[in-house]
Amino acid sequence: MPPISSSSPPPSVPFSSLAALRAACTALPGVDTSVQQGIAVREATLTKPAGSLGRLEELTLWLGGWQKRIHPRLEAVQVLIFAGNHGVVQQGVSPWPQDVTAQMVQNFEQGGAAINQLARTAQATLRVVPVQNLTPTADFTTAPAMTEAAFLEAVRTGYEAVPQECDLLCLGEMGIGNTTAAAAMAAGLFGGHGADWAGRGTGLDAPGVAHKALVIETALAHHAAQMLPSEKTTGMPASGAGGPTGFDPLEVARRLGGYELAALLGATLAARHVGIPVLLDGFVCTAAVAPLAQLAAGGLDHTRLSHCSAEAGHARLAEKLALAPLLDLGLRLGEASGAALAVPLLRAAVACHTGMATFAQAAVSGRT
Ligand SMILES: Cc1cc2ncn([C@H]3O[C@H](COP(=O)(O)O)[C@@H](O)[C@H]3O)c2cc1C
Ligand SMILES: O=C(O)c1cccnc1
Repeated sequence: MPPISSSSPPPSVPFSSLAALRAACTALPGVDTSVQQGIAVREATLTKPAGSLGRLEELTLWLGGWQKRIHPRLEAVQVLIFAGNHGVVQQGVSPWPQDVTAQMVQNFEQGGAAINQLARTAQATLRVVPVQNLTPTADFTTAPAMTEAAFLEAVRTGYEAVPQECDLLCLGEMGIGNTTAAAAMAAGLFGGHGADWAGRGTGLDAPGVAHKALVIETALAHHAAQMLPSEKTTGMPASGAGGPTGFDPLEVARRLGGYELAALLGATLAARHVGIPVLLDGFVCTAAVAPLAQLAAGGLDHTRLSHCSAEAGHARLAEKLALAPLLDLGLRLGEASGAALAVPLLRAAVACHTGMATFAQAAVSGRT
């Protein structure tokens, strides 16, 4: 079993209101372009035709640019799973009982889940964070999933769970019912109907998926008017927020998301502030962090999408966010499983960049 790491000292958290969180999401540090220039210069000297390592070369540039290291490294890789429960399960949107969330948290701690094996294989440390003590959110067909205070607290939990010293963060989640929350968020952020985003999750049959789509439609109808940006929710004029639907992305996350999804948003924001590259997992993880892309141009530039989930809607969501998945293995698990599986690919990219000989060192002739 991979070691369960202890928590690191939290960074100072700059948000105590939705407006303060919004400000933190919109003032984001950029990538270190001078480091990237240095990496590109070395890449061009290595004993291979220019560009022949394809996306591995881009991954090296990405890792080094955010790590601010001309020699990117992957010594400390952290898998971070947030767990939460969802009031909307009372609508019959998952074939599994809510108790499975807590039971799986125990399983993670005992080393018995898929992610324990995948994290060990990836030589990564695993930490699991139950959010809000696994208290369920409100059923979002009739009420906001979270109060403003509880939403901000969950974001803060995620923010503070990110270690200051870390070369790569792999994010994932556990929460029965959370593919419904993710699909509702996707619809709230990018438009379309419940049927466009609802998938089988943990194994719904076709009538089950149709019911899930209707539940999402009910939620969208219930919250639509209040998700429009206002001075109160955004702290700025109505024109200043919102994606294609015009809804305020943070209100979408608060009303239609969940505690572990809010924590994923907070963790991704903290990683940006500290300068840690992030591997996103599947549909749920991607939907959870999507508000960052709508709040700031390039808000997800420090992330890469590890894989394309088999969950209906993930490919579409990835396309909306212009995220190109690294793997496509038909996974539909969550738990950061895809993120952990992509770590060896990043290790390979770094090994080539740092270990290869230059043309001069190897006495290999250059192009004629
Ligand atoms: C035993 C078990 C282990 C899991 N590990 C991740 N998930 C995944 O399935 C859940 C979402 O699917 P839905 O929305 O259909 O409930 C999340 O907990 C997710 O991480 C699991 C689900 C189960 C049952
Ligand atoms: O892609 C995901 O995130 C996913 C898919 C199915 C079940 N849980 C999570």
